[in-house]
Amino acid sequence: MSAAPLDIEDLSAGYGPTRVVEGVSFSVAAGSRLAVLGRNGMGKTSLFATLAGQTKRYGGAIRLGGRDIAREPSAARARLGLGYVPQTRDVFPTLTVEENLFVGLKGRPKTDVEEAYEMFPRLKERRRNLGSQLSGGEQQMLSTARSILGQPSVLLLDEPLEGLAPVICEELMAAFARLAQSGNMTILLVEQRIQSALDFADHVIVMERGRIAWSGTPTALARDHDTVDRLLGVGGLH
Ligand SMILES: Nc1ncnc2c1ncn2[C@@H]1O[C@H](COP(=O)(O)OP(=O)(O)OP(=O)(O)O)[C@@H](O)[C@H]1O
Repeated sequence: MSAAPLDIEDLSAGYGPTRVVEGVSFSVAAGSRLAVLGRNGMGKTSLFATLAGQTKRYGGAIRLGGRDIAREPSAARARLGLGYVPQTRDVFPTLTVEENLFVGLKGRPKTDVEEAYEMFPRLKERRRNLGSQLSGGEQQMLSTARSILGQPSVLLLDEPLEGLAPVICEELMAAFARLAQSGNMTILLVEQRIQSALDFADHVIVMERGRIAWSGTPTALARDHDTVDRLLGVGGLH
């Protein structure tokens, strides 16, 4: 599949009666890279879960390649090209690494798991280990690799660097950048490692209490010390 644009319009959602995503609108061009930033509890994960169809949507459109998928169930959204790697790392604990990867192939030949091993050689070393026997970082790699094997046109990555050693973070971000540059994937990234996110993205939105409080380029955000302090609270950026 090749990269698709994603257009979100006036999206509101939550859990039961509690709204945690409020009137969110943004567009991501095909093949580009959006970072979604914000302090803890501001709705970043809920936004991605809403895009993937895992919260209660109150209103708004989610257009994937021009088609509104907002009423489609999660599985249909995945079939239509929306890949989602949740923060919770949805590894199957009783399957081996390789069996977990086979699930991601969605009918492609089994030999294509080699693509995942090229991206994460560590997974090849561990291919006969059970999902439950992996470290947190290895589970993160497996969850990410499984989603990429499905060749989504839009990929949502919720804190993919959590628990990974710095050198692996760099490799992973470089791999994501290559995926986006290949024209095969549009990538949306939630990340607490602000600098990594700014290095990766071509556009940034910052969320505050379920709404978009700031939107612009990584360069503009890095220069906007007031916004960084107020919305991100990370003195380390400047
Ligand atoms: N399953 C749920 N049921 C009810 N409320 C929830 C649920 N998940 C999250 N929330 C609430 O929704 C709000 C947004 O949470 P969310 O996890 O989306 O924020 P976040 O910006 O991703 O935070 P973090 O950076 O800590 O992961 C919070 O107030 C949170 O308590």
